Amino acid sequence: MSEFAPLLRAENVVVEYGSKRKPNRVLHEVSLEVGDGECVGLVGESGSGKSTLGKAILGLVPVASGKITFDGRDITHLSGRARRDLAADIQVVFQDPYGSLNPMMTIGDILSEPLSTTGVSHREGRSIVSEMLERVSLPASVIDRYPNEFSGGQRQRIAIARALVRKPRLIICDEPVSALDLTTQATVLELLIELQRDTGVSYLFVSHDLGVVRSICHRVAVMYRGNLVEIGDGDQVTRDPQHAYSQRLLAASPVADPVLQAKRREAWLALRVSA
Ligand SMILES: Nc1ncnc2c1ncn2[C@@H]1O[C@H](COP(=O)(O)OP(=O)(O)OP(=O)(O)O)[C@@H](O)[C@H]1O
Repeated sequence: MSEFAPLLRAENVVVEYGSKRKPNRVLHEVSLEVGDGECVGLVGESGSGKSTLGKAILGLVPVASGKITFDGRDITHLSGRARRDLAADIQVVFQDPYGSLNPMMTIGDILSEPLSTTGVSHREGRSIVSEMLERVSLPASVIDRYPNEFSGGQRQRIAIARALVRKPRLIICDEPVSALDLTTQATVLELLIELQRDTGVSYLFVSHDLGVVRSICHRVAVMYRGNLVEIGDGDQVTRDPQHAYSQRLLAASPVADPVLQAKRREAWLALRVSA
């Protein structure tokens, strides 16, 4: 039994790309739950369907069959206004901190954009934006600057702040640290853990790196060729020999490299010391 109350539930979700006449099924009846306040890792080799499941939850790809519920409400086929309203509860942080922020907009405008449909006043909006910047440890003075003035790690903090402004209950993190160096990865992961501790937000954390996922998630789900093949806590999936897919992923992952592992541990330790 999970210690978390159910929040998101995907049941037998099927997604097909291609045409009606020639469909290419990439998710085969995938079922997964994310509890309220839980972090669930979604790992698997490239092309296994991780991002597609995230997109199906966000309504970015149509679900051919199956059901997705959020807090008991069926959100499988929401569109238009109802889908936009759901953005208050479900947000996303993408992998690419360079491509995901509009280079023509100031940080203040980027962060207040999600509030534009909510009816909050300009003044309230600015105050929420400052609060979120503080949460991700960026000074309020960044408000008038542009994305190209920031490093990859800082941009990812800005993307996280943007995801937070509407105080969502679930954030889909799609490879949020893959484009960052090891030390920056560690600081961004630490931030995500801290935010979860402070706000109780849930994460579906998509990654190909089982080492990263194991270090921050309560449970890990493993995908293989469009199927969800294993699920368990980090220790179970990486140590229990019955979890053969996870063992294989771990062996193929950079975290199996002892030099990289040592570097990662060093980065984490340095962070803990400096905190
Ligand atoms: N827009 C699309 N049109 C057609 N096929 C797609 C599309 N997006 C993804 N696919 C295919 O769907 C399958 C699953 O892709 P998906 O991006 O979900 O995998 P992934 O596990 O997230 O991979 P990666 O780790 O490389 O991002 C792959 O075979 C991919 O080629």
